[in-house]
Amino acid sequence: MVYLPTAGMMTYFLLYFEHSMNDMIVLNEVTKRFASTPTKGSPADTPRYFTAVEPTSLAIKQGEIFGLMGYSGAGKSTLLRLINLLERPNSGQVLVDGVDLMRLSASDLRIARHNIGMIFQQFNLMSNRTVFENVAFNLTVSGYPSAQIHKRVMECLEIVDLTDRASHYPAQLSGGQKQRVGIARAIAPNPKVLLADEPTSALDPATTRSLLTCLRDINAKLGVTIVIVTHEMSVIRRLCDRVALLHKGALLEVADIADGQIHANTEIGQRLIVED
Ligand SMILES: Nc1ncnc2c1ncn2[C@@H]1O[C@H](COP(=O)(O)OP(=O)(O)OP(=O)(O)O)[C@@H](O)[C@H]1O
Repeated sequence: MVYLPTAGMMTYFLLYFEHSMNDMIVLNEVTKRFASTPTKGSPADTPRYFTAVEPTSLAIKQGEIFGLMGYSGAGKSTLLRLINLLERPNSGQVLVDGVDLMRLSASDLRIARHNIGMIFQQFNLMSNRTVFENVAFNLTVSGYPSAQIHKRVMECLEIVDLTDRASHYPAQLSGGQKQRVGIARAIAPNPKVLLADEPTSALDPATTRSLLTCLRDINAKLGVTIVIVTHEMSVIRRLCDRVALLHKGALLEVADIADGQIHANTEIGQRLIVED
């Protein structure tokens, strides 16, 4: 008897086997729509939804530093936030470290998120807590054994070179130091993935360079997979192994970076690189 796979089985193969075993993050045909608010006088047939992320598939390797790049409004931050389900996709599949996040219950998703740290453009530190307490808080909420929290906080502050600032408050720190606290807080629970949303946009060029060195060290020493959104081409060139070029919600291409040069094939991709 000749064995023929059914359409359903083919879909299964495409979803589960088109990426390799060492992929840390896999997005399969994810989409994101937002409700659009009609303005006064807009035609009755104005679409009620705005698509911020068109169907997008992407595989990011374990240990890779991967950039998301595009003009303003391209959908970079939304795509990043789909990876930890801060934005829930309208359709598609999100796998992180082999776990299908969309299938998890709310409590299991909370646990899975301990594996995905995040840093933000405006640092998002708690202003009424010290540097030590900011990092410790993330360990406490992630269920880290309380007897080991002090040691782990100091280890992480050591990694970002801030042990001498442990008892300072955020207001007493420079922008670069605040972002280092953000990094220490994010890596404290030993995540396998670090998502970075415009982490250097608020920093001057020299501070940006030292922060990129810090991120590269963390990637090399801890093997953390990093996904970074930035509009700064120099950040992509210095830091990333590959970059996804996005335009109006669509993935144009994934470009390789070799010797600090981005190799784009699409017309818009090449324009993006040149115009920066
Ligand atoms: N919560 C939301 N509700 C409605 N629209 C949204 C929401 N979040 C994002 N958008 C829209 O989705 C599109 C993509 O936004 P997103 O922030 O992902 O783009 P971006 O490429 O990161 O842009 P930028 O570089 O300006 O930050 C934009 O048009 C934005 O206005």
